[in-house]
Amino acid sequence: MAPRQGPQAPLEFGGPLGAAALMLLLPATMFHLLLVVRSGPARLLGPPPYLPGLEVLWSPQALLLLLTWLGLQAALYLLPARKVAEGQELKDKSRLRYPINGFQALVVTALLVGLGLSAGLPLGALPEMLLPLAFAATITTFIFSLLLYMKAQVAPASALAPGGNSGNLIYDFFLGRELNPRICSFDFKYFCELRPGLIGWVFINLALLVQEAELRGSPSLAMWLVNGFQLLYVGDALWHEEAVLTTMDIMHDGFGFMLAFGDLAWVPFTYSLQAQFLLYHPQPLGLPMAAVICLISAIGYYIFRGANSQKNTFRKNPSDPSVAGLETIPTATGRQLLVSGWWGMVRHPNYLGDLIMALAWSLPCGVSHLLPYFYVLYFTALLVHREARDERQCLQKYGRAWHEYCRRVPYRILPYIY
Ligand SMILES: NC(=O)C1=CN([C@@H]2O[C@H](COP(=O)(O)OP(=O)(O)OC[C@H]3O[C@@H](n4cnc5c(N)ncnc54)[C@H](OP(=O)(O)O)[C@@H]3O)[C@@H](O)[C@H]2O)C=CC1
Ligand SMILES: CC(C)=CCC[C@@H](C)[C@H]1CC=C2C3=C(CC[C@@]21C)[C@@]1(C)CC[C@H](O)C(C)(C)[C@@H]1CC3
Repeated sequence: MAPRQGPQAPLEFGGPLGAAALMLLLPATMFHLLLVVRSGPARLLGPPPYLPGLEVLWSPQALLLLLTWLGLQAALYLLPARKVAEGQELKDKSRLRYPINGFQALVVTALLVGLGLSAGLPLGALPEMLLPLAFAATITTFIFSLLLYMKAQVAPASALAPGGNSGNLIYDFFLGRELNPRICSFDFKYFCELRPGLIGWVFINLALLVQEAELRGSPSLAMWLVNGFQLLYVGDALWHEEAVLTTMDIMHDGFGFMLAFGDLAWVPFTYSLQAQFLLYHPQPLGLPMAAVICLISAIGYYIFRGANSQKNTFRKNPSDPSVAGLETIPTATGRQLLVSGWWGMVRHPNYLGDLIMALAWSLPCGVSHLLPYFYVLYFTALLVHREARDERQCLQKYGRAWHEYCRRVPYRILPYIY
């Protein structure tokens, strides 16, 4: 049986109680959003219009569609890749290999959906299935997380994540015990992080656009903007797929309910909230305002991409000409920390860019409702919490060098404010 982690690993997310609360709260919030977005008042903080019974939530067709989708994405993951990348060094000094073919999966899926549409595939019917699809995804992720938990029971100690092995069943089930659960070369966490949920989000958005066109003759400018911005975000993530190997999720977190539910249910069904809102609550948007929103989105993307690429290039090859001139702090681990360029502005410039983009995704929905701004509120909370987790880990890794970095770059996300 796999050993537990030592007493030195502090419990995160409020320990077992916090984990249990989140396991109830996250699915409940997702269903609340799906219900209120199609109601007349669309109030984020109001009660849902009704409490759906099992006959509304459960649909064998939805489960079949979900499993077909997962199967298709798994098959595309197994196709020959243009490149195979090596991950970060593991506890046992080995490195895992990952196929870089996520963008290819997006393009092939788009071609298949395009073919389907020309053959009469009723994509516009998908919005009506979102509730049963979300229910099927929730059940599937609970079962999947249970299987992952059981798989970790027989994993060697070196395969376990630094957190998620406290010995408390609920906490470990939520956080995830194994760092990189795999069957042969199929890596479940890497697959789920970027493929079924992110690509699913784009096609849910497209289905909402198609249904809007069917209902009102053509998609609105606001719907085009939301679809365009979010397609750019997902396309960018898949194009720079290799960069995900240096994120906290892949390097540090185990694969349990939090990430499985986050990747497969939360992302596609709540990140598409703005497009859902626009289908049920059309909003007028003039060209000048649309231009301002595009500018905000472009600024956010410029910071997000610039910061992420600068760090990834530096981590892969510090003498790359694009980063070789940047100022750095040496650390006892042999790795260096950037203190100029994007990473000299604030300690998490990539979060700042991501938050600016989040705002640009909500602005096309107008200012009459709080609901489409849910993503901005949730994402701010997520990134502030994530930033605190990352700071703890960096302090542990780099000690005095991290203190020096914090002294030289005092702001975390927003210059002169936070
Ligand atoms: N849309 C969404 O729902 C979400 C999006 N994101 C996005 O994902 C991206 C990745 O985020 P995340 O994994 O949280 O964190 P980061 O990509 O910011 O990675 C943090 C790591 O970067 C390294 N680092 C920190 N400071 C420096 C420095 N000055 N110089 C060099 N390396 C440094 C450290 O690792 P080391 O030194 O070991 O390399 C640290 O642990 C972000 O753009 C974020 O906005 C994140 C969560 C959710
Ligand atoms: C509250 C809750 C449900 C927790 C789970 C959080 C997850 C939804 C997010 C954790 C980190 C994520 C990342 C992305 C999507 C959301 C999750 C899974 C990401 C794939 C989005 C696209 C970006 O370009 C990214 C690749 C940098 C990013 C990585 C982190």
